[in-house]
Amino acid sequence: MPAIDCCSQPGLMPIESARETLLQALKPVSGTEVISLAQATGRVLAENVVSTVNLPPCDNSAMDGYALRFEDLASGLPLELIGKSFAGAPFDGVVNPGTCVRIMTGAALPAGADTVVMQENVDAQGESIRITCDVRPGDHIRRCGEDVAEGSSLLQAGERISVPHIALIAAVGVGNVTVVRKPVVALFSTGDELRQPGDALSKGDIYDSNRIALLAALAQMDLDVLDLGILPDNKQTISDALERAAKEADAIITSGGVSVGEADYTREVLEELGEIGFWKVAMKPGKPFAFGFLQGTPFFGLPGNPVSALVTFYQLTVPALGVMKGIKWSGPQTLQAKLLKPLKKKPGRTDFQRGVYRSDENGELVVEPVGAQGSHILTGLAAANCFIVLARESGSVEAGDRVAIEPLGVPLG
Ligand SMILES: Nc1nc2c(c(=O)[nH]1)N[C@H]1C(S)=C(S)[C@@H](COP(=O)(O)OP(=O)(O)OC[C@H]3O[C@@H](n4cnc5c(N)ncnc54)[C@H](O)[C@@H]3O)O[C@H]1N2
Ligand code: MOO
Repeated sequence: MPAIDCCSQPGLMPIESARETLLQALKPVSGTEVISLAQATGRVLAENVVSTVNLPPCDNSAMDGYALRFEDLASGLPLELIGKSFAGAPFDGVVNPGTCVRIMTGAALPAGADTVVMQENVDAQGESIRITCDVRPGDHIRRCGEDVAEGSSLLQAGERISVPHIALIAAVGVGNVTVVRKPVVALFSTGDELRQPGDALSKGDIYDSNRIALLAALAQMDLDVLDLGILPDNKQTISDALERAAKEADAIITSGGVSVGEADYTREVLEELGEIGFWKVAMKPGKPFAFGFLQGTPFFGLPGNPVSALVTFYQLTVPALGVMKGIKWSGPQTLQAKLLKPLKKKPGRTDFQRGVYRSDENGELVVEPVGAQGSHILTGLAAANCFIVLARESGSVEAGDRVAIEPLGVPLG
């Protein structure tokens, strides 16, 4: 029987409910824009893409060789070469009985021909050819519309555009796409102790790593950012910044000031100016995460501890921002792995411990926790390639136990 966590607080919201609340409360931003296809990776389609052409646009050759009539091969007689068909320069005539046309990969199949023979299987002598192997009717022909039929719907509104999607859309001749507008995210850090990396530190100061990491993550998510910088622990300053953020941005992310210390103002100000959706989640790290709305603008209050800030960003904020971008969240991407070292845990909060997973010599997925797991230990997070997710009511786990892992470094929502 696992020990009860005497220090856990009642009333923490399970992470599943927290996520559900966020996903229910948010909707895609309104507004669309037309952008060029090459700029569209990761963007969300606002309209279906329908093809107005066939792909391939006509029957064409899959090989460099000779286009001929299959029925001519029965006689075994040589075929007369009457022309050439290149991709971009088709043969205009007709392949009549007893004739053939030299054809290149991608070139239109000439009228009359129904089969292509690879040049490696042909004995060409001047202006006539003989076939040196078995041939089946219709060999090496790529049929008109076999990839995409004219009028068919290729992609639906709401789909996130990938590079292969772009290849497909370009192949049917569409150069621009209509996508959901990028949400603008306002971001600031709070803390009198925080300094910009590169600046000098006085006693008690630390560098603001959270905002820099979040700027990077938001850029990776292809979101526009209103960077409001580092704010001191001052209620009025925080209040002014939140008011501006609510007016100018679609979402607000802050780091720090959501716990119960005497200088923790962020959540307090949110409570005064807006409404708190929930505060405190049964997760470790990241317990003091706060979510709410400020004049209709969603607010994500990340805890200041650096690992807590990123864990709550990945676990709660990314799915929420995904919804705002127009993407349906498909649930956590988990794998099962064999734990190589024991991990201590008390029931009460879902744990996101940091680990390194790999395949062992037998091809089995194994995971080793990184050393220290404190919510201020950034080296562990930087060394990790996954979260080891231990369920809320689970106690400690032993080496050899199978655990859920969530790989890090997968594309963000
Ligand atoms: N009595 C209690 N104290 C604390 C509790 C609690 O439940 N009762 N919760 C702890 C937990 S869990 C966390 S997480 C932190 C969160 O606190 P805040 O969100 O209010 O954050 P701060 O107090 O501002 O900072 C905490 C910690 O993180 C450092 N920090 C802050 N911002 C940054 C930044 N941008 N870059 C790097 N490091 C940052 C800050 O210097 C502090 O060391 O509260 C616990 N306390
Ligand atoms: O929940 Mo806190 O985020 O452990 O440090």
